[in-house]
Amino acid sequence: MKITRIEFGMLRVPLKTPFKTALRTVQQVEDIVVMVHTDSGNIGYGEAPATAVITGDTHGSIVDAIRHYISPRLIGEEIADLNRITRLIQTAMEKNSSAKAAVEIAIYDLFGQLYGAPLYKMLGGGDPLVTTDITISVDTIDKMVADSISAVDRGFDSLKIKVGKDIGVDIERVKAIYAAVENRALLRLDANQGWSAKEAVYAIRGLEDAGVRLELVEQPVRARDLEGMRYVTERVHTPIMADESVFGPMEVIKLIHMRAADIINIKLMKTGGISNAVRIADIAAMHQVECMIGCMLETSISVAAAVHLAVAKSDVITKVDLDGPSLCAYNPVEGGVIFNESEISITDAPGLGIREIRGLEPISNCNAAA
Ligand SMILES: C[C@H](N)C(=O)N[C@@H](CCC(=O)O)C(=O)O
Ligand SMILES: [Mg+2]
Repeated sequence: MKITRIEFGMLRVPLKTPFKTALRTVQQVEDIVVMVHTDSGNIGYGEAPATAVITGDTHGSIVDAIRHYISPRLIGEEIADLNRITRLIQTAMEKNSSAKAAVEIAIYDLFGQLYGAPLYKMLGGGDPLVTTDITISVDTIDKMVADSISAVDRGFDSLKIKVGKDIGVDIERVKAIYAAVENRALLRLDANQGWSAKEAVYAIRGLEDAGVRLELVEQPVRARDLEGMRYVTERVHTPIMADESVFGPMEVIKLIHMRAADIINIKLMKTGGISNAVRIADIAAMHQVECMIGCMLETSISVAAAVHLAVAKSDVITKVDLDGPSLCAYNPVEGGVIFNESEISITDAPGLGIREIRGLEPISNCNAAA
């Protein structure tokens, strides 16, 4: 099975409600879909969101990176040579992790199709079922409490509460949600870099002292402030998780050696796809550091790949934040992984199992460079 061409589309899916974090507010998913064609007629699917505030990637940069740097290296390559192809992708250029991720995901999809096995089996196997949390966007206290109760009523037993907007209100937000959901759900906080190190310690200790039990706090301080991450990690009982601070394996090694966080959030859009995500999971396992698998605003194309990885690496990926598809107003994908509120399950279909993507627009209709 040889790669013949790589095609793009733009996928726009409205969100059920606006997604609000300390970094941005988003109304709809707008992702680049990548289709890798082969001489056997098989197509591999991948997806990349333009999360410029986190990865630096835009629609234009994703399309340009694939069109001018990654794609020319891959035409004619044999899908069976997976490691060679992932090296070609990762060394095509610096950064551009979302573009690399979209192409790698499509290649791994084809690798599974080539051998007639679902991707998680190609990655080592596992129990094909995971449970995700759901994000509660940062908003007024009343709205966040109402959203939290609604999520718990729909069966989510883990809530990812977005904070990082205003330290005083953040503390009240979390106390109110904790009281409202009582023991029905675990609370994870994500400040998306919104606090200073001292503010983070003040907020987390304040919540601890008030008897609010938190499962973890994600990325309390600026991405580059590893000293700040260590400062917070050393001073609170609640586990601290690094998200925007770590993209690839080398950053994970540094973070672990610095003891700058207790947990690592692996996202395919930061790692540049599955090959580096596997490396990070292995490094973390060697150091007995737990991981979460996370996503950006992605649909069930790229999130499916994250689900397969989570299943295969469940020894170290113990927490799942793959709620992208649950936040979407509808699922544009036919086939693939099955998302049913908090429960995500994998069928026996080869690769990612995607049969069709509805509503793909030609790329010329987006702002991406032609
Ligand atoms: C969607 C997921 N639950 C999430 O919160 N992901 C990111 C933010 C993604 C974005 O801004 O698009 C995170 O910070 O963990
Ligand atoms: Mg985060």
